Amino acid sequence: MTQENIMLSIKGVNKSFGGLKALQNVSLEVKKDTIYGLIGPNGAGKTTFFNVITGLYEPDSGEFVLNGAHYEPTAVHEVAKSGIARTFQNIRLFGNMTALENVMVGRHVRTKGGVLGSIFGSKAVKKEEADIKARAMELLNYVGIGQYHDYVARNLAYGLQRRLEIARALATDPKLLALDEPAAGMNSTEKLDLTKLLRKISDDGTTILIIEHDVKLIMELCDEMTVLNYGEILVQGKPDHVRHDEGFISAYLGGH
Ligand SMILES: Nc1ncnc2c1ncn2[C@@H]1O[C@H](COP(=O)(O)OP(=O)(O)OP(=O)(O)O)[C@@H](O)[C@H]1O
Repeated sequence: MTQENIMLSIKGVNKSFGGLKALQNVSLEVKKDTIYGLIGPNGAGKTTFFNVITGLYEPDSGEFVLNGAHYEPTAVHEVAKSGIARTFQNIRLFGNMTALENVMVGRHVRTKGGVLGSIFGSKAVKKEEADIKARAMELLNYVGIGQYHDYVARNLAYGLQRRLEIARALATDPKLLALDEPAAGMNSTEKLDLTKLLRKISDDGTTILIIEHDVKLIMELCDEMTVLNYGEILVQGKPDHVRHDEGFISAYLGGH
């Protein structure tokens, strides 16, 4: 495997909260245009890992490379600029804004004029604004919720809000899309639809890293995965390898 095929390479991440070692020497490599899963029992360190790689928590140590370039996860906006977009376990939309406006805000992150420019704007900025709107509409259609573009976000059904979050993250044209429990609270039909959407996104050239509690979904969806347990890597590899790992079977599934 050459470095050109790797989208995300994380080495030796450690993170403690006081005396609690939430992450111990966690390393993983995500290949380009693949879907990579992160699972583990409650408290295993999944969210901490996501928060570290996306700049929310400062790691005690670790090396971070995205698409061949080192990045320092010192702040959320720096990480976003490097090319990682994320969604959150608890949906974080602008509830009073429409679906379209939510995606437009995501898009503003990567345009010259910015939000203020669009309010006090010149002709060029107005043109940019029209482009942003068109692209936002395209993304809503892409995730399958174009017909709800003028709905206020908080009035959308839960599964649709999750799709909207994905559209907003995609609006930054990320290299890597990091999804924190995107299937939480979904029924089996919604989960199946979500699986199809995530496959489409990775087939279209955006690499995905996903945390999920639903082991079956991860096993079916992901090309490779890491199982964390008490902040350490229990097993890593393709789902078929993980499925047959004794440590995984006893330490993870054994408790269910
Ligand atoms: N900000 C924090 N301060 C102190 N301890 C924390 C903090 N965040 C996480 N922890 C601790 O770190 C450990 C790992 O938690 P984390 O939330 O990363 O696990 P998780 O695998 O995401 O769990 P879940 O599946 O329940 O979301 C837990 O023991 C948790 O209590």
